[in-house]
Amino acid sequence: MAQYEAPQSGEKITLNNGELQVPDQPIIPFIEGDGIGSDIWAAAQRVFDAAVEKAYGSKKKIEWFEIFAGEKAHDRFSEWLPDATLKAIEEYYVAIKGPLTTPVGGGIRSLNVALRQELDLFACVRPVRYFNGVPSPVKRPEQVDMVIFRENSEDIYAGIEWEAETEEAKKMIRFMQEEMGVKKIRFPETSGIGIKPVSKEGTERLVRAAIQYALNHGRKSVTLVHKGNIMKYTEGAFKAWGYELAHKEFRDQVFTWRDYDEVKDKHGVDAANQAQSEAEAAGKLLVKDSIADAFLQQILTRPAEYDVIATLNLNGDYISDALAAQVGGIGIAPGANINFESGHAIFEATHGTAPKYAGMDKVNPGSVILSGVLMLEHLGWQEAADRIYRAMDKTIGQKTVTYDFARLMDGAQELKCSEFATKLIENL
Ligand SMILES: NC(=O)C1=CN([C@@H]2O[C@H](COP(=O)(O)OP(=O)(O)OC[C@H]3O[C@@H](n4cnc5c(N)ncnc54)[C@H](OP(=O)(O)O)[C@@H]3O)[C@@H](O)[C@H]2O)C=CC1
Ligand SMILES: O=C(O)CCC(=O)C(=O)O
Ligand SMILES: [Mg+2]
Repeated sequence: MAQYEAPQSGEKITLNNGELQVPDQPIIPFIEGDGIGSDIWAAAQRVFDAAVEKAYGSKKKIEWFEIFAGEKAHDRFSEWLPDATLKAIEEYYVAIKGPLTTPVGGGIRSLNVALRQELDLFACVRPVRYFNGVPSPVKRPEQVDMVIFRENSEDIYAGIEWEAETEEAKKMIRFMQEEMGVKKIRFPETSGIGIKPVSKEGTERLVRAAIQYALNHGRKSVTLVHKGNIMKYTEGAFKAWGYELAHKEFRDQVFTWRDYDEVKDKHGVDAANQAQSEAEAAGKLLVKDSIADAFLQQILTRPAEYDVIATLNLNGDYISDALAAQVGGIGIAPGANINFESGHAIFEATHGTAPKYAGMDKVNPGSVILSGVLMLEHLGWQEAADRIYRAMDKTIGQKTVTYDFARLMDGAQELKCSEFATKLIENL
């Protein structure tokens, strides 16, 4: 059974009245990750340490504490996700991780999803912004400045599903047909079955976090993205509960499209623009909604109209990678999994283990580095965070980049993953 030795020096982060108390030498657990995990983690850790030293001299320092999940855990302890890993994150509050492999179609369930569910890290927060000079497939990538709040604890990711032709799948199908009057399973003999739970509490805590974030950061709007026309009692309920929550808890600070519905006949097709200007005139946050398919085309054609996005788990997964592509790809897309009530958080890149590049010292460490920047901001270490942001801007501006950007940029110098980190450190 896995048991870990915490570092001898450093102190624990604690929680007091809902506020994180961060010592000058916090112990921070990290999971290196599978595939490209070891390449990007080695690069990122050097950047974090250098930025903290540059910002605070010897006054502050992170004491790193390696904990295990995925292949490294399996090799050492014959467990994919040891209890000791979950306990360490619970005890130390803030952790950072590399990507972990999930087999497709069978085998173990996602360890990434398991970490989020076990620790109830209900919001996956993924900011998407543009860095000058990054090659992008769209004309105006600088108009993309969004923060995705992806629900992280329910939806189809709950993992409630049964493989086609098993006893369990047959039993579920029989139950639905005989007791629930379901007639629309097209090929019942060979259907696999999956269940999509979406709750009022789950929706409320996610939408609350998104609205609170938007208000605290002076953002213009929160868009509830859903496919509620088709999945009425899950995605449709998400939209309805989201608006209800906005009205119930933020009445004086928001203007919603639901308010506007009442007077919409007056403005016809201009209803949405009218709502936006009314919200702006009243100095309020606009809460609106969009159906997921239309939303995916509008973020390409009219990205400036979207700001904070609150959405369910699967939509959020797709939207994260699509938006990341607009600003240069998942090589620089950061993320954080947070429980805003318990204070627990795991920071991680949006991308996966990119197995074909594992061990080649080739990929962009930008995503995990920017995830670390979110972590430094979460700790209140803004100076160190700002230094890394500025260094990222400068390094990309100098056209010294990893393969993913170099292949799309004229006149760029291609650096290895470790060399990119070294360049960032020079530019801190
Ligand atoms: N949170 C997590 O830990 C996640 C884990 N996964 C897991 O990762 C595994 C692989 O998934 P896959 O679908 O291939 O997705 P990946 O995100 O791992 O890779 C897809 C492609 O994205 C590009 N890419 C990914 N990371 C980087 C990087 N750091 N720098 C530059 N480019 C990058 C590469 O593009 P190109 O080929 O164009 O160079 C790569 O081939 C699966 O087991 C999946 O379940 C997936 C997502 C998240
Ligand atoms: O857990 C996985 O393997 C995939 C997770 C994922 O795609 C994500 O976190 O965005
Ligand atoms: Mg994903």
